[in-house]
This record gives sequence, structure tokens and C-alpha cells, in this order.
Amino acid sequence: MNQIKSALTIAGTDPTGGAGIHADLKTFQEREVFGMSVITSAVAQNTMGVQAVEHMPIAFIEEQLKSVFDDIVPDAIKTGMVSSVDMMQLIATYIKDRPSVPYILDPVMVATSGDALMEEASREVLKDELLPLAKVVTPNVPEAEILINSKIETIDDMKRAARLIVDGKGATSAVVKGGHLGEDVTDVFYDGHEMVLLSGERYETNHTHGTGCTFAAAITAELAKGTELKQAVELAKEFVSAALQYPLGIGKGNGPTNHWGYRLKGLPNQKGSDM
Ligand SMILES: Nc1ncnc2c1ncn2[C@@H]1O[C@H](COP(=O)(O)OP(=O)(O)O)[C@@H](O)[C@H]1O
Ligand SMILES: Cc1ncc(COP(=O)(O)O)c(N)n1
Repeated sequence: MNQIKSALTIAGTDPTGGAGIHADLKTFQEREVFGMSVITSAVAQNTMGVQAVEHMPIAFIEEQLKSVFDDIVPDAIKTGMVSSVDMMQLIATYIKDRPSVPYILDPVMVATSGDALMEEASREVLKDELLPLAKVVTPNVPEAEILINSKIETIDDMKRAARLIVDGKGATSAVVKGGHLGEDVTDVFYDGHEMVLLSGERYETNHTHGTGCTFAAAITAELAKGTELKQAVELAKEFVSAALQYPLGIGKGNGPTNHWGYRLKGLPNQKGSDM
């Protein structure tokens, strides 16, 4: 029997289940990878926004990391919401100790609702200490603008950003996500050799809470299983696309994506769901 593959997410929570740790674990499960989680911050949030945040003490984040690594060493590691410099530095030590385990960095900075999830003072540490360790970095357009300190308005700008993140900052690869760039939902993948445009249909839906988490978690699960990098990113794009194609119609604001949408592919949209 093949050994079960596992993936660890180090991120914040969403009690309504659509984003953060919850989106990651649901995605790992759908991709048939055993999911584990270390909580950085407990976030009181829902589909309408963020109401409050409590950061875990650093010593307790370390206890959680120890609990995992003393027992089940993950086959891939993802980080999402990591707010402070101290948290980043702690996590970097665990990642550096295991260079063969692929690390997926989703540089979560601001929630869809506009609420800040990362301290501004952490930006430079993220760029200098976490980026160079990453097998894949998955910024959306506003995050990529911060990473490269310049405006992104076109696909060519996205390509330039991907190049700067990989060739300039030392990540193995980057996917600059295009969900915030006009009508197109083309993502740009670059691995230092190949520049690949990942295009897909844009679904007219406001059920986009947790989209970025879901996309990066799908890449993480695939890399845990040993899927080749470009294929992992392509599969993740299909997975998130289906999660948006079959909305669940719950939540008063930007509703969650449908993590089992991929299983419904080819079927008509569910009755009653708004698109
Ligand atoms: N309305 C949409 N229809 C189809 N795909 C989308 C839509 N919005 C975003 N995506 C895709 O979802 C993923 C997450 O993109 P994006 O929204 O840019 O990130 P984030 O959720 O981090 O802000 C990308 O693959 C993007 O192309
Ligand atoms: C704990 C946590 N992490 C990340 C996000 C970003 O969500 P999105 O994928 O919608 O940008 C969030 N809202 N909450």
C-alpha cells in the first residue's frame, strides 16, 4: 500500500469555514491528502468581513509546530495568514530545516473585505526570509504590487512581476493571480525558465471568499503527492475554477467557494445557486 501523503497549513482561522485553515483542510481532503494545521491567528470573520483578530503567542505556535513535526512530517507545507515578523522568523526555521519538503507561500495581506491580515512591518521580512524558501509563491495582483513595489495593470505587468519574484527575489516559481485584473482571469506562472498563461472562464459570482486560499491549498496538495510543479498549478487552477462555477449560495456577503465543485464538473449548476 502506498504511504498516505500529508500536507500542513500554517495560517489563520475563519469560523464560517470559507477561508484560511478551513478552506485549506477542505481542499486537502478533496485532493486526497491528509490535512494538518497550525494556527497563527484566530480570526472572528464571516462572509461580510473581519470582526476581530487574536494572534496566538509565539511560544504556542512553536508548540503546535513541534507537535506536528515530532510526529508526522508533512510532504508539503503551506503558509497563509502570518501576521508578524516573529511568526515569520519562527516558521522560516522549520522550513529551512526541511529543504526537501516543498513550501507554498500564499502571501496573504488583506482579506477580500479590505481588512488587513498582515502587519505592514512584516512585508520586508516576508520578502527577504520567506520568499527565497518558496517552491511556489501565489500573490494576487495587489499583493504582487507590494512584493515588487510597482503597479500592475496588464498581463505584461504580471509577467514582469513573476520574473522579479523568481529571478530577483529567489523563489523557485510564482503564480501571479489575475482575479482582480478586469475581465480576464488569466494567471501567470513562471519557474525561471517557462512563462505559462493559465486562462479560464470568469464566473460572475460574488462567492469568492477563500478563493486564493483554495487555489494555493490545491497546489500544496498536488506537490505533497509528488505532482510535477507546472501540472500542480494547472490542476489547482481547474480546481478553484470549479469551486467558483458551482456556488453554494450561502452567506450574507461574499459567500464561500464550493470545495466539492470539482466533483460536479460537467453537471449543470445546482438549482437555486446564483452565478
Ligand atoms: N470570478 C472568477 N471566475 C473564475 N476564476 C476566478 C474568478 N476570480 C478569481 N478566479 C481565479 O481564482 C484564483 C484566485 O485568484 P484571485 O481572486 O486573484 O486571488 P485572491 O483570492 O488571493 O484575491 C485564480 O486562479 C483566479 O484566476
Ligand atoms: C484567515 C484568513 N486567511 C486568508 C484569508 C484571505 O481569503 P481570500 O482567499 O478570500 O483572499 C482570510 N479571509 N482569512
